[in-house]
Amino acid sequence: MPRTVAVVGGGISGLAACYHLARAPHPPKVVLLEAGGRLGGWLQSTRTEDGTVFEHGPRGVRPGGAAGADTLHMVSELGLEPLVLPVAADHPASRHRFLYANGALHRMPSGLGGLLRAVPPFSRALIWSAVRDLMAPMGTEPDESIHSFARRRFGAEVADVAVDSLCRGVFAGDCRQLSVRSCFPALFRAERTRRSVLLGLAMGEGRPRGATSALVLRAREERWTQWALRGGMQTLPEAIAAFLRPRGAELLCHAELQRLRLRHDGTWQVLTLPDSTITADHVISALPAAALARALPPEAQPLAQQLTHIPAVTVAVVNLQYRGVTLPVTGFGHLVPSSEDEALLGIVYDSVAFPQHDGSGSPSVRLTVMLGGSWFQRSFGEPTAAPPAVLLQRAQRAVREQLGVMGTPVRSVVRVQQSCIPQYTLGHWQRMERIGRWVEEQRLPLSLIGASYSGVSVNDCIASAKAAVGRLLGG
Ligand SMILES: Cc1cc2nc3c(=O)[nH]c(=O)nc-3n(C[C@H](O)[C@H](O)[C@H](O)COP(=O)(O)OP(=O)(O)OC[C@H]3O[C@@H](n4cnc5c(N)ncnc54)[C@H](O)[C@@H]3O)c2cc1C
Ligand SMILES: C=Cc1c2[nH]c(c1C)Cc1[nH]c(c(CCC(=O)O)c1C)Cc1[nH]c(c(C)c1CCC(=O)O)Cc1[nH]c(c(C)c1C=C)C2
Repeated sequence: MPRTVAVVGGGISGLAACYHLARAPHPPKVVLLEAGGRLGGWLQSTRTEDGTVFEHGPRGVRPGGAAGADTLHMVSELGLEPLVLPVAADHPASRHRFLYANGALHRMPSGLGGLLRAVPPFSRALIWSAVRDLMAPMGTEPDESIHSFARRRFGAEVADVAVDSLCRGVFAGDCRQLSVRSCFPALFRAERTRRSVLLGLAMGEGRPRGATSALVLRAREERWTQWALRGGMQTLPEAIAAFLRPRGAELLCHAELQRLRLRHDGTWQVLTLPDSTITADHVISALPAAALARALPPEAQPLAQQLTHIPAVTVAVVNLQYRGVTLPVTGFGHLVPSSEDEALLGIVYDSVAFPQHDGSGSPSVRLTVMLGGSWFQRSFGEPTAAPPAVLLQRAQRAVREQLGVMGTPVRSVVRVQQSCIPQYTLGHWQRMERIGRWVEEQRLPLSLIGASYSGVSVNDCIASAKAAVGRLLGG
């Protein structure tokens, strides 16, 4: 049992690790080191004086699956239940998602009717893609790009338009480079176990359902598809920090990990900027893979080498608030396939899912335009030098052209979120295996958690933290 655990990285993964360490029957001393001046990582919300909330990172969390249930359980243990803003399955934000293709908005087909008819932008009824999936032979490669997998199972149009857009709306990434095995493991397993993706998904995997608490049961009964928190997603890291401080955890901001040194007695010397050293029996890294690679000692170069092969893309997040306008459609938002416009990933209609965050005063519409991702550099140049005014104009133009919203926003915020979404490219599973094997063989007192490894969603990050603490403390 380690006496001192240093957790590096104060995003949701690092905070969740501290939370689970602090709740152990015999908790170790916990020191969290965060480079920036605030905790929460990509969970960033701007709150204005009139109650408007703008999200610059995640805006909704899924309640489903074991990880979704565990997150909700933590939310209720933190006393946040009164602040939860649920979105039920029959809400327009759950039922309607759109694609902007061939210069027009199209509702993504849903239900049997949507499958049987040819619905633009698709030239054929999607039922033919489903039939193809039932007939197509099983893949044999250990990994495949998401595009190649989707093309093989569902046909070129589904791959080029629907799946291309989906990958932009989750990973801000290019489905021709991303790995199906690592990005959508359930789809990969469904094909391998049932020979058909749709059949495999329909039959389910009989996986564990996670924690049960009143909030989890409520989410199931009320059929939530996502939830957020009053005051924005940043409320979650703030609540975890408030839980940790009275329990003696040291939460240090402006403490950037510079170098890890393994001492002869098997403990770590953790060197931070500006100029401080702590000793820890175990380090939990909740850093982006590249940041950890830079801090590892020379003898851990084989590990650093693997970590540098996990890239991340930059997304410009442009929040806009308009007054006196109406949207032409109601739903979660729309995605734009790369063939239509590489630079413009999609637009979230924030006011539809969470009108509670529109603020007081005359009715307003909040939108978030997401730009760049895998195509950032090609479209806008170096992320550090991309002028906010150019990004704002590009976002406003998209709102005018794609939604017909003509006015000038009353508020706007532009954030260039550098290297914010890790990309699990082809062969990611092998890199993960090599990393795991090396850490085990060397008996390094090091755990790797966070979005760089096995899932980018908030739920995945929290689940990776819980699992690592369980392994460390023998839970
Ligand atoms: C625009 C956007 C939209 C998203 N939308 C959703 C969504 O709708 N739903 C969803 O579930 N997920 C969403 N996500 C994904 C999810 O928010 C992230 O994957 C998750 O927050 C990552 O958390 P993390 O703690 O692993 O990493 P991070 O948030 O990156 O935290 C890492 C922390 O480490 C710190 N750090 C870096 N280097 C050092 C160092 N050397 N020393 C000390 N500290 C260091 C950083 O400052 C940061 O605070 C979205 C992400 C983005 C960017
Ligand atoms: C337009 C770009 C983006 C939008 N959201 C994100 C980007 C890059 C980031 C993002 N969105 C989701 C996740 C978490 C993944 C998860 O497993 O939960 C991340 C990192 C959720 C999500 N968003 C969309 C889908 C299909 C999902 C997966 C979960 C779910 O089905 O709810 C689609 C989508 N994202 C955006 C829009 C406008 C959109 C659809 C209209 C914005």
